[in-house]
Amino acid sequence: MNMIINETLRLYPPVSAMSRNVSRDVQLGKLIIPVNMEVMVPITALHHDPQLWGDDGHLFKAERFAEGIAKATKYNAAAFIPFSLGPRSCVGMGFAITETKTALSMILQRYIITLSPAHIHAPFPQPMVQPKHGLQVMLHSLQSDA
Ligand code: HEM
Repeated sequence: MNMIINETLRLYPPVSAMSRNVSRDVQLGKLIIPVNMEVMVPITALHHDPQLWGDDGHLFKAERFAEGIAKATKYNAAAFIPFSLGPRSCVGMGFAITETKTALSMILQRYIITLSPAHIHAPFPQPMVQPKHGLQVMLHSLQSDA
């Protein structure tokens, strides 16, 4: 389940970008970023970057995370940041992941989920990333009628 959740958070990070204010002049390679400048951290773009994730980075492949986040990111902590990074990272991360696992476990014990043919894949930031046309699924009960 960790692999599925991580790959979902990679391809569709609910917070698609965040901003930071530069507190002092810094040099990043050839780039000089002056104090007080606002910089955007484009989380979705980072999570889709072929240099970090390969040419199949746009595909849902949960097996990337089979050996954990560190291996999947080749030990680059900034390559996968759905909950941000550092001292101002998400305080609700543990809660959000536990809640997701609890909800999924409760559903999967009772149903098999398949996508409805009517579903149109259109992730959209409004401002949190969500399916633009909703997420139509079909639930097949695992309980026999007998
Ligand atoms: C999948 C669910 C969630 C995701 C992807 C997420 C992601 C993030 C991200 C990227 C940030 C940094 C934003 C920024 O610096 O601009 C953040 C901050 C924060 N999140 Fe979450 N979050 C999630 C759920 C939650 C939940 C459930 C709570 C509370 C119960 C929560 C509370 C917070 C708080 C308080 C901050 C601000 C932390 C600070 O500035 O020190 N988040 N979150």
